[in-house]
Amino acid sequence: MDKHAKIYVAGHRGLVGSAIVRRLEREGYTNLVYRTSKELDLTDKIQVDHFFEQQKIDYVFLAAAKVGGIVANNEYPADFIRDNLLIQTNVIDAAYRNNVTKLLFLGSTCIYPKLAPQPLKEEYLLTGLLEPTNEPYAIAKIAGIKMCESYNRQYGTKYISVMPTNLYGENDNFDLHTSHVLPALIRKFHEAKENKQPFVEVWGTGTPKREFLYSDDLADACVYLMDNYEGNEIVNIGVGEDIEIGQLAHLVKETVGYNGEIQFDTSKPDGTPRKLVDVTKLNSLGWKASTSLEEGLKKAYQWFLDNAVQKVNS
Ligand SMILES: NC(=O)C1=CN([C@@H]2O[C@H](COP(=O)(O)OP(=O)(O)OC[C@H]3O[C@@H](n4cnc5c(N)ncnc54)[C@H](OP(=O)(O)O)[C@@H]3O)[C@@H](O)[C@H]2O)C=CC1
Ligand SMILES: C[C@H]1O[C@H](OP(=O)(O)OP(=O)(O)OC[C@H]2O[C@@H](n3cnc4c(=O)[nH]c(N)nc43)[C@H](O)[C@@H]2O)[C@@H](O)[C@@H](O)C1=O
Repeated sequence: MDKHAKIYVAGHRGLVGSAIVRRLEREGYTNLVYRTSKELDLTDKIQVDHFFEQQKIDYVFLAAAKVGGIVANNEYPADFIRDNLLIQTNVIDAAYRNNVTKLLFLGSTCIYPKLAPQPLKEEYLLTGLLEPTNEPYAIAKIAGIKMCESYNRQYGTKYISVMPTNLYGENDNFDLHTSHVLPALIRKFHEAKENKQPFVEVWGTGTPKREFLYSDDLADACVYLMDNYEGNEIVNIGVGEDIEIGQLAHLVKETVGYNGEIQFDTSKPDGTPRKLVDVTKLNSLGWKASTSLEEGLKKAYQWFLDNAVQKVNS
């Protein structure tokens, strides 16, 4: 991308979008444009078309979405499928109608079948039933993948779709009901330590396995792929190793310095047993993750202490 190209980061305040903005600014891209959801509701086609007509955008990082953990997905299926279909459909179509040079769509590893062989290869998409707890969201993401591919085939656009594994880092969501596991455990262990609680409750059995990629690494991969990848095939983005939720809980416990017990609430869903991504294609394109879980966890906890503690307590 030319350093003066106009780059729109949709979802710039989120975990992923804010990391992409930091990465682009660090690399000297000066012509960034972004809007909050209050300024520009991407579920509203009229607002989106007007924005794209006005702005003459060259590149789009589509990191705006309705996002949440396993319980949020399970409780608000209509919100997850509707908002994500609307956001991605409006942005991808407006990008085409306004001659955007290239667009990167963020999918998720939840698009793969619940019981697909591990590690997950890109070709496993649509080869089996999805995990029920997040099927509506996954269907929306699969529709986004197919929309990018279809516009490329029919209109000759250059829209790429990337499938990140579970992410964490700065500007994460620490709400205990709607967040993902890693930020939730950071907050739970921190508050248990501060309030001298005897135990911390971890959802599910603790036996599922998850892979965790630090958000700054993901942002680096997205900028790298925007410059170095074209094609209709999806690209997994991950670290290539995973951890049991129970072990993750012990790692967060140590990082936070909490000395109480861990209890498992098996009334909460486990979700898919494992979703480790195969990163062969990503590595062959020339990119590898660099932040270890231990290192990333320390950074995420420090960010939480410096930025999120007062907010979540208010
Ligand atoms: N977090 C994770 O573990 C993973 C995330 N992903 C994908 O990465 C992308 C970003 O996720 P993440 O950064 O975690 O999500 P966040 O919830 O942190 O950020 C989502 C962003 O989307 C914006 N947004 C939501 N609804 C609208 C709307 N109607 N109009 C305009 N903007 C809207 C929000 O803007 P505002 O703040 O202004 O309201 C927010 O900044 C998503 O596509 C997600 O599916 C993929 C794999 C894992
Ligand atoms: C990124 C990915 O994220 C989601 O899928 P998920 O990975 O299953 O989501 P999760 O991070 O919420 O849970 C992972 C595991 O962790 C366990 N768990 C323990 N204790 C807590 C806890 O306190 N909170 C949460 N949220 N989970 C907990 C939880 O029971 C589960 O076994 C979907 O959005 C999906 O669509 C998607 O794309």
